[in-house]
Amino acid sequence: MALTKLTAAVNSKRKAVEDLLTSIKRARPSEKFSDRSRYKDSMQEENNGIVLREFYPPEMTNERAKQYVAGVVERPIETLEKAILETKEDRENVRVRNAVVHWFKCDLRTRDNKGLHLASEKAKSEGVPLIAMYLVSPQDFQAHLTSPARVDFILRSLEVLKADLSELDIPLYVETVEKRKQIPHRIMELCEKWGVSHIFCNTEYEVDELRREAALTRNCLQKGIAFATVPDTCVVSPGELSSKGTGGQFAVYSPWFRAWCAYLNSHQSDLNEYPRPEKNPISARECFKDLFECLIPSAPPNKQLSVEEKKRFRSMWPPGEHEAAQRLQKFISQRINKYSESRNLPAGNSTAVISVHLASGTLAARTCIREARNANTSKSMDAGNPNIMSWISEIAWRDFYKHVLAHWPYICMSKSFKPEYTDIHWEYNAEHFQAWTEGKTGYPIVDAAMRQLNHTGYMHNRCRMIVASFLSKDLLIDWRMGERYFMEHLIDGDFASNNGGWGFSSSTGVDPQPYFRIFNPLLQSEKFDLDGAYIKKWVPELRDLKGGKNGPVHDPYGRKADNVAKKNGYPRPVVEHKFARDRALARYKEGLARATA
Ligand SMILES: Cc1cc2nc3c(=O)[nH]c(=O)nc-3n(C[C@H](O)[C@H](O)[C@H](O)COP(=O)(O)OP(=O)(O)OC[C@H]3O[C@@H](n4cnc5c(N)ncnc54)[C@H](O)[C@@H]3O)c2cc1C
Repeated sequence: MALTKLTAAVNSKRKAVEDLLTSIKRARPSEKFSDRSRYKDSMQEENNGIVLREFYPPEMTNERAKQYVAGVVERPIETLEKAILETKEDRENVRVRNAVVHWFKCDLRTRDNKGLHLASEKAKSEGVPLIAMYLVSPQDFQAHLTSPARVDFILRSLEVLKADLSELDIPLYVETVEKRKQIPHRIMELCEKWGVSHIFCNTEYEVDELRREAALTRNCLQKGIAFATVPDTCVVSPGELSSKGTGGQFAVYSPWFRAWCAYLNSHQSDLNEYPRPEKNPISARECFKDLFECLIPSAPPNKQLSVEEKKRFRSMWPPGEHEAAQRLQKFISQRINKYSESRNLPAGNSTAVISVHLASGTLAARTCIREARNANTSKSMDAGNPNIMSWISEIAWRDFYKHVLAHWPYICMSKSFKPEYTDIHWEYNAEHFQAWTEGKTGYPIVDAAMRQLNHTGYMHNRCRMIVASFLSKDLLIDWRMGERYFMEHLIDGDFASNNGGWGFSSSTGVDPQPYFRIFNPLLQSEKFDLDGAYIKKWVPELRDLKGGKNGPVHDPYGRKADNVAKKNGYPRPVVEHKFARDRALARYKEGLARATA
């Protein structure tokens, strides 16, 4: 990439960061809450854009978080389970009327989609048509910090979905609902208008979504509509596995993964593919003519890409389930056998790069595991080809983090999984944060990774860990600012995995690396990008420097390449690692002592 192009891209990113910082400053100040004892003083968090007060209450106290753990406060997943159980009989007695709806959310595919399959079966059993629906919610995009690249990917995937459904004579109705709170009301209104008696959807595990679906389950019934939300996004759904020792929920990955493998080894049929929906009766085209004519809207004003960005993201990330299936097949047939040895090398094309499809649901995690199992020499999840086992265990991390989200819901409310790490005194250094976002920290591996994110909407997993550790420990900046920046820029942004990854790297999350384990960016760089190919690709200022052990590309100012770095405008390190390491150790220790005093 030419230096000028990169400078232009960086300038445009700088503007985006400036806008972000301005919007953060404009965030509403603390409001009075009726029960203030539930909330801690979170002015610092609010001023730094961590607690989004436009949508959510202030950060809760540690005591309140512990009440969730102790089961004193009902978890949203329990609220939903109760609603499902208590309405089961009445919902089963609802008679089918004119049509059945499948409500698409993060499951934009026709293949191997449980909710869609059940909706199709219901429609077929009564000889009525199936209607597919997707509601665009600009406020949800805002509250969930969905990146413009991801919104664009979703809208493009909807075009593919619409074409696929149309071949089955199924209309895809898409509508923009401006206020997120209006969604349930609008769903019921549409169902009444279309004479729909049954709605199906797949469950999402974020707090607002679980509460909304619990309310929909009950409220739809009042209107004579049976609302069914079913587990589909995970291979093994949250709640299926509980710790044999305590009967409680797993808070550590390894024993959870053993239970996950054992469960799937003995429930192989859970990996069976759900068939695509049946064709609608041809009369559906006449009855629901308007719905077939419905267009996919363009991105809402708060999530627009520039013309150049649109072109770039479109060429890098083709949308839809067919592309996802091809990517998966190619990875399994050509690259999975080298996964263990090469998965940590960011310069190589060694991982599947399917997270964008899993996040938008153009691919099911179940499909990935089934195809990997079929390519393995053993049908067990924890036996056979070590490369395939290793890849399966990565998909399991995705499940694990959704399990954590469902059972420790306060992580969705800006609270760290380990509340005892809430009282660390962070540096809210705006200059350092900006340098990190722009890839100008003076640490080449960190800068390469951040520029990859800014340019492509994606970052290699090893680099996500390096930059997250660098922000939270070397810069000692509140990890939640990095979590937010990631969500706002990743094309594969997924709350549970992103929060889990940030919690791991900042040592505040579930099963994290201990706080005293601090990545040395230089050693990471030499270990995982030895010849500097990744750095040279994304930091062209350093492309003429030598890689290898002790090579200046990893540390130009520390390894006598000042002249080249300076001439090309590459910055000096914003902090010294040794100083930063000692500072982080002291601050984490003090914070922990404060919280546990
Ligand atoms: C700080 C941080 C933030 C992250 N944010 C996200 C995010 O917003 N969305 C997201 O999908 N992943 C996130 N991850 C996990 C991981 O980096 C990506 O899933 C992975 O890089 C995607 O590339 P891939 O599809 O080639 O993965 P592969 O290595 O081919 O793995 C296959 C799939 O397994 C899952 N997976 C792999 N590693 C992890 C992991 N560590 N945690 C959870 N799932 C995993 C993903 O769904 C991935 O697509 C984050 C990790 C960190 C450390």
